[in-house]
Amino acid sequence: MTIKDRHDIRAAPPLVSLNPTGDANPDGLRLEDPPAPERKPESKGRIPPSGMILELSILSGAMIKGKGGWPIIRLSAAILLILACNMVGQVRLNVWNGAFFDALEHRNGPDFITQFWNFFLIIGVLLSLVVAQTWFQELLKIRIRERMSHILLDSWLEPGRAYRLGFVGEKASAPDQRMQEDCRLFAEFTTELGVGLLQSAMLLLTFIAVLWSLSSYVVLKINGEDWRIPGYMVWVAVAYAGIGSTLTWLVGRPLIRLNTQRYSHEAGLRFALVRVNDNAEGIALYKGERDERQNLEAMLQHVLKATRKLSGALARLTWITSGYGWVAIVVPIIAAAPGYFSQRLTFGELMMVVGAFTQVQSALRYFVDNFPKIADWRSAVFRVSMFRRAISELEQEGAKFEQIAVEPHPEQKLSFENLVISLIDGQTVIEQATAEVGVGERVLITGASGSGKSTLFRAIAGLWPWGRGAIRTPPLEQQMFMPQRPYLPLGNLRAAICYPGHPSEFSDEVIGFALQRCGLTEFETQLDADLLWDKRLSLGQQQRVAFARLLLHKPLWVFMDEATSALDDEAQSSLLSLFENELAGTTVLSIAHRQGVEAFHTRTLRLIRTEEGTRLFGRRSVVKDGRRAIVRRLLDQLSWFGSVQG
Ligand SMILES: Nc1ncnc2c1ncn2[C@@H]1O[C@H](COP(=O)(O)OP(=O)(O)OP(=O)(O)O)[C@@H](O)[C@H]1O
Repeated sequence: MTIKDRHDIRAAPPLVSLNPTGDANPDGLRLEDPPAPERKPESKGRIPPSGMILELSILSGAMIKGKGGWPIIRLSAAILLILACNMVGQVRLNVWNGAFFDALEHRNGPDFITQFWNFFLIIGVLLSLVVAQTWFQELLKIRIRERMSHILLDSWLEPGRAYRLGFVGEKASAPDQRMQEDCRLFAEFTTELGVGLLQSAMLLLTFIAVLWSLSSYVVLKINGEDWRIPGYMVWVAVAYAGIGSTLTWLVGRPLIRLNTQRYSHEAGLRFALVRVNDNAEGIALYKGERDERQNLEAMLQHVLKATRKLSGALARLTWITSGYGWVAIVVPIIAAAPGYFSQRLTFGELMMVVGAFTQVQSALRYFVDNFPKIADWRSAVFRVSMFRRAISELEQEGAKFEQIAVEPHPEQKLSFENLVISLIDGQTVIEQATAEVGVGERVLITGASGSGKSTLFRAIAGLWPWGRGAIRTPPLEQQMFMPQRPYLPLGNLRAAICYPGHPSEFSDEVIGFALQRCGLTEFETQLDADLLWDKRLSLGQQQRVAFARLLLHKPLWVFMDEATSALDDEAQSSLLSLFENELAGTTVLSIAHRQGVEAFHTRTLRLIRTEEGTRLFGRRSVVKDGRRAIVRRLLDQLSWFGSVQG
């Protein structure tokens, strides 16, 4: 279908004004101020343990739901099987311990040789199991990260949501960090800690029985009497692990809060660095490097202060974790020594007791060993789940307050019906707007700076929900929005010009024509160059790219917000004349301040501040030449002035 074909199918543009009075609010009614939305207090940066379990179950449920969850379930099952086989191997190794040291104690050469070969057989099997476990564990980390990233990306990039999340505050800040670093940490720590916990639980169940039965050989002599305490060595292990865990909790508790603080400061620093880089030109022109250096220094100091506090807390915790490990070497020997010295335990059996104690105690020590990691993991879970929560709260908040209804227009036109636009805090920006734009019209919206033109533009696009009334729009696939600074995706110029379509959809010939028509001929040979085009092209050239896109996509409705602000008069006229030639019949709604723009429009709507707030006023103004335009505008202004005064 050619440009002409697409535009011929539409009806001739009806030049209609809003209503007979030209006033957007014929009844003279003033709508009540919308209620100020309730603001939730900012999060204090902590989730209680019960909340943590809930968050984790929600995240886990989301991860294993549907087809995408199967690889995670399969890998988890494989790891579980390997762990079970590993337990059997560990028990076998413990039994070998007894036989080997007994052979040594009895100086039994042939038995020693047999046990020597048995050892290699057992560790051969155990080694293979550990390698397989490591491999599956790494795969599981990748799968969890992939799944979690997909979940967050999908909900973040729902139409308009990433933009609106910018209003939520701290909870949804630094989405880059949440979807990159926090997702990675979440995947890695969840896998490592989860598998570790499972392994510890299995070790505990397996060796507690072994240790319990071996405990019957340990007889204590108290006041000359023999005392046999059932499961004596198990109780020693439990008591020892209990002391270690309590001390670890007391000393290491601040780590959770300190980790969260550190991540938050790191994110702030990274965001500030990226911002400085993005605005390097503006900063250089203002010679603002010294100021920026000071700001960055302050942020760096926050990071370093938080890291220093964290290092101190970690060092204090090392007293407990390392000391606990060293003392654990002698605790089982000392505890079981009475059995050995009373000759109820052989040396081999003593070694079996030590081995089983070490396993039980290391299983119970899971918490001590992993405390810093658990603190890190909690921070990552906290940040990921906060982000998910912020997204769902955005929807719920939206449902609580009256919103602008953006609905399809039954006749595929554009209309504002008793539209009131507010800020998120309830302050009204546009008090009243009622207007209709018919197919084929070219309507200009003007108004003083800050009167709400761009906010209206966002509301039409469905990005600005705060307010009430209705905006009825033509079909989404017929619309194209052109902000002042067009978005240029990463990649080559071809992709930037074809955006949001794929380059394969357009022939070189069509792209070449669009470039020539929009004054970008010099770039025809660089279509496939992979550069940072938003830095390489001037703003005026970027605006030309946005017009070239129009020639490729031929939308039936075009919405422009200062889309020609960086162009010279000649270029602006040449590009706006597209709507009278190649794109004739396209309906245009544009916001502009620039001289000369009005001549390309068939009607003007004005946002005017009145005593009752900013309102939208409309007049039909078909302007053919400069002189008529000036006369018309003077007359228009006089009559509006009169109506406002009246
Ligand atoms: N994200 C935001 N948060 C809070 N207030 C906002 C936000 N965006 C706009 N506003 C406020 O809404 C009002 C209207 O802003 P808007 O950008 O729509 O004005 P405008 O008419 O397009 O101005 P200009 O002609 O200068 O571009 C202003 O008072 C502005 O401060």
